[in-house]
Amino acid sequence: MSYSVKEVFYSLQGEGFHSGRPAIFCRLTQCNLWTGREQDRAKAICQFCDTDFIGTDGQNGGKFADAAALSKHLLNFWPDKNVVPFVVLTGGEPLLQVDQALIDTLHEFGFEIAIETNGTKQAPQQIDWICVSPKANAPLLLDHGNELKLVYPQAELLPEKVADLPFEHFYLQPMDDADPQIQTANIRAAVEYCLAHPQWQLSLQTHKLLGID
Ligand SMILES: C[S@@+](CC[C@H](N)C(=O)[O-])C[C@H]1O[C@@H](n2cnc3c(N)ncnc32)[C@H](O)[C@@H]1O
Ligand SMILES: Nc1nc2[nH]cc(C(=O)O)c2c(=O)[nH]1
Ligand code: SF4
Ligand SMILES: [Mg+2]
Repeated sequence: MSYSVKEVFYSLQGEGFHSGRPAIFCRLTQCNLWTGREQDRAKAICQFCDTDFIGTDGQNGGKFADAAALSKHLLNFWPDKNVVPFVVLTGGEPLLQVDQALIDTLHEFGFEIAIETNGTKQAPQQIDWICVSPKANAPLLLDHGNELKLVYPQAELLPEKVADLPFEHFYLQPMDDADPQIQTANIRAAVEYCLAHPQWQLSLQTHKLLGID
């Protein structure tokens, strides 16, 4: 199968458990919870998305004929042959495209693989690190993994609803908002919730604070 990729870049994982870790980001095109068009945002299931995932026109993006072609492309961005390359599959919703062939081939190329998913699709086997970020009013089919990262607040998805799922780590990530007052309120609310419910840790989008990709 072929893979449509919006962009590929080398940066530090900005969020969650692996914050600060160098990684190659592979942003796959398309999502099942929003078209990605601004005019459709208000009627989308997921309305707070901060990402452009349409098309293949981003930095180092493109269409790749098979898993080997994409794996080879990704490996070009890793700077040190003596360190295991770490790739974060994201999107859009990566599980619309990521299949067993891609996971197996990335492993053959030596990658450690992480994924950022909305949890509405089952994942192939052997992904090394699964981060699920559930969305209100979307079915949660992939309800286990390494980290659960809830964007907060979502009025219709309280942390209590997902707190007992089998994940190793639980993060609240303040919802980024263009309005600085709302942004500040979201950060405060997330901090307060973590303090009152210490099962949860705060995840800040540190790449935005640093001004990097
Ligand atoms: C753009 S999504 C792509 C992966 C997948 N579709 C998902 O939702 O998990 C990457 C991460 O950014 C988070 N995110 C998206 N918009 C956000 C926002 N406005 N504020 C904070 N986190 C956001 C998502 O919840 C997810 O954890
Ligand atoms: N640096 C950096 N870290 C990230 N972690 C998750 C991201 C995403 O968009 O999925 C992301 C991203 O876009 N940039
Ligand atoms: S599910 Fe993920 S990629 Fe899709 S619209 Fe929501 S945050 Fe964006
Ligand atoms: Mg992002």
